[in-house]
Amino acid sequence: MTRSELIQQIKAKRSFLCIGLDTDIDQLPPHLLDSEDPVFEFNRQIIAATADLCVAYKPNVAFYESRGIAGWKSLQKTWEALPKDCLRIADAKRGDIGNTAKRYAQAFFDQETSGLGFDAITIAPYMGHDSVQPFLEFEGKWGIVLALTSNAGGLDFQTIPNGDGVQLFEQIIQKTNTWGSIGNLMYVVGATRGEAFATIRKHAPDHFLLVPGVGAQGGSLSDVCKYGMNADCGLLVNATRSIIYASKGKDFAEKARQEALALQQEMEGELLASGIL
Ligand SMILES: O=c1ccn([C@@H]2O[C@H](COP(=O)(O)O)[C@@H](O)[C@H]2O)c(=O)[nH]1
Repeated sequence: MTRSELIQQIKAKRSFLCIGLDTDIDQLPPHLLDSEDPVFEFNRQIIAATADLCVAYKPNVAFYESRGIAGWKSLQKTWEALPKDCLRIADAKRGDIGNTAKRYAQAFFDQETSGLGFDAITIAPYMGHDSVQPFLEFEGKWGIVLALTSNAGGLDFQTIPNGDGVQLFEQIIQKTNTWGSIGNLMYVVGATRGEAFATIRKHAPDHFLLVPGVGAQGGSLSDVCKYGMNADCGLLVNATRSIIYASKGKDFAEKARQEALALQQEMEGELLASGIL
């Protein structure tokens, strides 16, 4: 999906919601456990109930690879079930020396060889340019580089300043945005970081930001929009547990839709207020 197609989807669906599919076999509604593939069945029903309300889905690969071959099969079937009008993000946080990174990129992007054809992948940039470039060299795909994460430990290293007072997350953006463009590179910035979005926007005014941390982690959507929204929206705000585990009963998909709808309506308000709609 190109940048302009993504913007079109945001306008058409009046939403910049990304739904996380961190489907934990131990958290599933009990009635699904008799299905042939309970994780896939759960995802299938969540996708069917929410596809008109979001512009992206983000399976976190840990919840699949931790189940071995069965988990990879659930991930592959889930990828097939994801609507093509949504950005399909593998939250895998990969990064390694060049030849290894190339294989990681193939694993998540090259449907012909791996069975997975995600549109985007999250990348840990610690190992530098040769660990990031193989993802950005894949035609038509996106790399999403961790910049300022939502978790408490994100502050252990990411805000350490260099001698000129420039924090590590700012240096990461300054450096990596010379490796890609606004058409193939995004940044992860946690919704818990509020005003720091203003600093992010100084370095990356036009890039899309993938923003986890709304919902279960307590981040504020209105602060994210106040400090982080740009003229094209420029935000994909993710919520996972607050949506997919809204109910553990037979009504789980319906309750997930209600949670997604509440976020979509808040997003529509923000898009209208900022003149994007
Ligand atoms: O800074 C980060 C980067 C990634 N994540 C991931 O996003 C989701 C958040 O799930 P919630 O249930 O909405 O908290 C999850 O997959 C994380 O691994 C993040 O939270 N923060």
